[in-house]
Amino acid sequence: MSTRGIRRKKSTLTDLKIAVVGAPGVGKSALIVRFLTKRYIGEYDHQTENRYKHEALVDGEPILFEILDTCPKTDDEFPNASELVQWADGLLLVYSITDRNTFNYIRKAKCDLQTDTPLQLVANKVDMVHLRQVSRDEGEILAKDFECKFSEVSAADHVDQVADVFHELCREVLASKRKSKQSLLERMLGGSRPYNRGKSDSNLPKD
Ligand SMILES: Nc1nc2c(ncn2[C@@H]2O[C@H](COP(=O)(O)OP(=O)(O)OP(=O)(O)O)[C@@H](O)[C@H]2O)c(=O)[nH]1
Repeated sequence: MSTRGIRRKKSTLTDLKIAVVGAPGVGKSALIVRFLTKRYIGEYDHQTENRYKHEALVDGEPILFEILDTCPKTDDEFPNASELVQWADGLLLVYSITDRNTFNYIRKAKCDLQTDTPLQLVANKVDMVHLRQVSRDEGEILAKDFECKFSEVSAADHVDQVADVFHELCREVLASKRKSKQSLLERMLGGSRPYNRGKSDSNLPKD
């Protein structure tokens, strides 16, 4: 029998939805395209949010990433928090080290989000260190505040580091899903008691 016709069942893929949030121009699209294609596209023109699907192995596990590239028009426009939190399994919060306003945008966005959704803080454009307005320490402190991982990257220069950001967030999401599954199981098992004939049972007609 030929194995050419055998295709991996879709159900073996783990679906993972990630929303990328950040002020205009921080490099959200550049980071996503870098992850998807390993290429850097300097000028990426789009007026609306985009969704991408991408299959990748993370620690040997096949993952189907669905990535939402949010597209705020101004520094005052924030994504719809409840829609985002409902949709996303994980959030990538991106600012640019060359623009303090974008760092403040993330603080404000996180306040609106008010969520336990796993997230990761990413400082982009680290190749432009001569234009740095936000120090690494400030990024680390904010990440501590958010209780999340932090990395400084450059969509322009880095390939592996950018992939690591998405992979790390994927690990966080999977770990959190496992944890909530486990605690649900524990609650279900903890709630089960040995069978006792209850009041309502005793009212049943006996035959
Ligand atoms: N030097 C440098 N420039 C970058 C980097 N990432 C993105 N850029 C530039 O920053 C600009 C904005 O990049 P985008 O990827 O369009 O940013 P965005 O956050 O998707 O922007 P919006 O779609 O407006 O929300 C472009 O001119 C990119 O070339 C980087 O790592 N280093």
